[in-house]
Amino acid sequence: SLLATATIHAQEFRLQPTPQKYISQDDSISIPLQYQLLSGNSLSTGNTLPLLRSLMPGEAPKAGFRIYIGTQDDKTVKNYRKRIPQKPEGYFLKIDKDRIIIAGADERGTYYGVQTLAQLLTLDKLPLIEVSDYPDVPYRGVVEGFYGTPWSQEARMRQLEFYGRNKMNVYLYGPKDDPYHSTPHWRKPYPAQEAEQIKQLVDKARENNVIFYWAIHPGQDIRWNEEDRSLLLQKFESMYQLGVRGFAVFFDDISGEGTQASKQAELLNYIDNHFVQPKKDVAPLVMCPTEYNKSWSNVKGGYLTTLGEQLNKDIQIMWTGNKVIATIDKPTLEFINPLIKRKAYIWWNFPVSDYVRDHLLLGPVYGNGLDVKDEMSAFVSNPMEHAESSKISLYSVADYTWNMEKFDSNTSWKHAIKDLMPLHAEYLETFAIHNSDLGKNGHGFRREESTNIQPALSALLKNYQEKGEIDETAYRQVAEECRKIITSADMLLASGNENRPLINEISPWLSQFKLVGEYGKAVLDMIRLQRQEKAFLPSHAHAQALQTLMTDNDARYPQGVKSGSGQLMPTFDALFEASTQQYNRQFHTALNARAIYSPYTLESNVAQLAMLPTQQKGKEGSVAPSNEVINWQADGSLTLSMDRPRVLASLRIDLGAPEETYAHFRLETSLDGKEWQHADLQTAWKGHTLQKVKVEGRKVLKIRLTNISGNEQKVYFKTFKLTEKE
Ligand SMILES: CCCCCN1[C@H](CC(=O)NC)[C@H](O)[C@H](O)[C@H]1CO
Repeated sequence: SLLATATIHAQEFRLQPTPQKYISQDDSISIPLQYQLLSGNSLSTGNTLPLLRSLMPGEAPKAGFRIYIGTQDDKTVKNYRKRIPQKPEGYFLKIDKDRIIIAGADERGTYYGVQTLAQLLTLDKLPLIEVSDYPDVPYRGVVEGFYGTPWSQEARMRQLEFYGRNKMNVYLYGPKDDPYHSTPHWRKPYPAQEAEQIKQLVDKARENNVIFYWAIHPGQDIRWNEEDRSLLLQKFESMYQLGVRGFAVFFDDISGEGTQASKQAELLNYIDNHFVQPKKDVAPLVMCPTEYNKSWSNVKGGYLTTLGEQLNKDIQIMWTGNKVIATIDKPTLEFINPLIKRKAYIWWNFPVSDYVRDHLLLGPVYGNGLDVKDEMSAFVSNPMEHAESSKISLYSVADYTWNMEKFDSNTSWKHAIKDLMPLHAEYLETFAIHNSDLGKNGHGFRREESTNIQPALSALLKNYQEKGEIDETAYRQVAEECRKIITSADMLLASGNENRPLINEISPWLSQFKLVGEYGKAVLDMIRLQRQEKAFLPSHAHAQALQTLMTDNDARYPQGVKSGSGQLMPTFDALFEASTQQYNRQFHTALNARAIYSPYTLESNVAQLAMLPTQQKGKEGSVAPSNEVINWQADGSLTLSMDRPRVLASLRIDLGAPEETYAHFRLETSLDGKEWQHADLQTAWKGHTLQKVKVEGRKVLKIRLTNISGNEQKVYFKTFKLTEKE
């Protein structure tokens, strides 16, 4: 299918990532079936020659065609030495009538030259070109650092091959929910089976010229003493024995003793001086600070400046940007680099979706500055728990970090999709363009969605809502898009083995996506038939049936499965409501005119709470948890309102804080929004922070939580969940 790829897309062929410079003559040669290999000694170990031989098996000592390969110290390429870009991982590749030259600034550069040749070999003929290439950002890749189900062994093996092909050179292993990475077992060596798997990954990484970093996350319960320090070093030593040659220490998302900058710096310098430096073959140490984004940093408190001053200069410091989830621009780096006295090692929290697990994030990578290549030491992406689906973004991260100024997010996005499913690219593109926004979330981070059809959606809705008229052009475009949606879902579900791992990941969303398409068609029928008393009814009934099917979530995903939630669903719901209301007025009926609704709405003057979505599951109503520390200003309040008075069975509130914090808050309920009754926020269990509030049997319309302490309170917002009486 590689050749098929080339044939189908030969006219759109592009090298990935875009090389810094290449010149092609209007000529090409057929792929040499035999060649004489002249390779430098520096390549006798490593995986560059094995890769070349796997791509071009016709090595023969007497052949006329020659391949010269080596790094700049090798005499096999001495005549081309001055053509090699003098940059780490740079390479010069030349394809001539009777020879190919691959000359690297270093071993990895030579390897990347072969990876570029690999892409050219997918064409029918080899173009005569010269490529001079090198990466803009020194370290480029992925940090598996998300909450949720860690990637499987198979998924990681596929990832490492993907990184080799796309010239990404780091993978940091740090899945938050791996108990041997974090509390409680970070002090213990891996059991035999897991150890063997790590060893396999390390070998696979080396094969693909990726530095495998193993990260430890000790901060939640580390004690600043000799014993824990030596246990940590022993753990690192056990990982070194498995072949690991890159190490990281993450201090993110912790509280308590472990957050002290000077202690963190002392430990990291000790590791650097007594482990990393003496080993000589270990990559520079990487650390993730506790204050890892600007919105959480307290510059006056000195945490970041302490790290900047005290940490050995070669230790890399990670940074997610101005917020936990943020795009990276020049001001972002101009803020952090001076504080930490080095170039930030960017941890980009995208396409991670562990805070919006009902969504897939398959849209273009956009919003990062194109003028920041010299301000960062690394750019690694924290992806979704869906490994294959994350490759749409990762492909573009590879593109962006290798050649930043030439990066074009939309072109890169289209090629990422072709790379994942060349034979079903148009269907995957339809799916991806409508599954890219996150929906309302605690970080307030959003993405564009359905950009191709968005103008038609808003024209159709505007004309219908304001004038009760149908914009025929928009109607036709939306109808056509619904047809494409339905077809794409079926084509992808039936796509067989082209990319089975991807389809396995996205199938719940594909089923939902098809329902969205069907719902769109039913709603289009409704506005077409709105004036026909009889004909309207079956379409209204069908639309309601589809709404029900869309809320019956896939059992595998208790948190729900959302598709087209950014533009398609809000438009279709609004058209459903408007046409049904219009019909009810005209025919004096009382058909249900509410689309999928949550009986609960949230109002708050606390900025970080105001954007949280509400959820309803059966008798349970909740405000979605936030992933951030909430700065709850004095007298700030949150009010949860119902669509009608409901009798409560219980209310649970968890601010992730010690008991005394709850004394700073007042809880009230009301039946009419005017009279308010107090409710005690007493602690249900001793020492347990979860609050079970005694509101048994109380009939309420609104529930309000107010900070009455007179000062700002910093709390987590972990649980705000009510259950109604049956
Ligand atoms: C309570 C605060 C939640 C922060 C969420 N971050 C985490 C830590 C982080 O970003 N470290 C740099 C995980 O990595 C996660 O994947 C990511 C986004 O949800």
